[in-house]
Amino acid sequence: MYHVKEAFYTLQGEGGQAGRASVFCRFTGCNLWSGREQDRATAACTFCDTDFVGTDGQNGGRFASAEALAEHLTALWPDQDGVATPYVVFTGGEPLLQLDEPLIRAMHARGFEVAVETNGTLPAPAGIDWLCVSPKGASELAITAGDELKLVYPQADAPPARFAGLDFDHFFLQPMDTAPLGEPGARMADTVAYCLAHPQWRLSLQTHKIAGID
Ligand SMILES: C[S@@+](CC[C@H](N)C(=O)[O-])C[C@H]1O[C@@H](n2cnc3c(N)ncnc32)[C@H](O)[C@@H]1O
Ligand SMILES: Nc1nc2[nH]cc(C(=O)O)c2c(=O)[nH]1
Ligand code: SF4
Ligand SMILES: [Mg+2]
Repeated sequence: MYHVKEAFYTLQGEGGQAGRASVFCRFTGCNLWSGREQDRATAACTFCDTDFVGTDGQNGGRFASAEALAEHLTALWPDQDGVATPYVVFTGGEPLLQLDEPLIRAMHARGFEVAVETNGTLPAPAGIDWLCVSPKGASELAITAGDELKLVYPQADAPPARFAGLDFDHFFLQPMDTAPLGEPGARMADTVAYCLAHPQWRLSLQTHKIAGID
């Protein structure tokens, strides 16, 4: 059984695929935070900007099979002329608690490229076309290779230098949005300064927030 908080059609806001039309599937649950505000300060990941509790969001629900969830997600993709390759982003919560090879195969069978946004602490199933790892604090990585490493910055216990030698094609720093912590704004100036001083790293902005979309 797959538990999905919400699913929606939008533009990928972040990283190397920013701007690309995408079906997002946000799985319920995470291994680094319960999702309850009273647990945030003591969680392994403390700055999360996302509600991933329950199955009550738009197009959310429980799906008994990979085929059923794949059909549900395919219905959100509007393109019927075959010009653009359909693209699905599995996120959460932590998608690698639930994403498996049958679901990836079911999306491939429907013509989709499959992307994943993960905290990198759990092993990934085979077949992912675009793997984004976003390390969290002191949490140990189970995945040390992929398409992009996208580090939220700054994190006192996760300096960029710890990840700079890993086997990724792209390295992004994304300014921490501090609104979840009760502070307005983002850590923009610090992040820009780090990229200027360390050109291996590129700036990733959360462009969906700028655009005012999901
Ligand atoms: C909500 S997470 C879900 C996927 C996975 N659990 C992860 O952490 O990568 C999606 C993306 O949002 C980023 N993110 C979460 N909270 C953020 C914040 N306050 N500011 C900037 N990026 C944030 C994460 O680092 C991750 O790249
Ligand atoms: N538009 C949009 N782009 C995103 N890229 C990563 C997101 C996520 O929450 O995983 C996200 C999201 O929530 N919305
Ligand atoms: S690991 Fe990802 S989903 Fe989990 S609490 Fe952190 S940012 Fe949120
Ligand atoms: Mg998000």
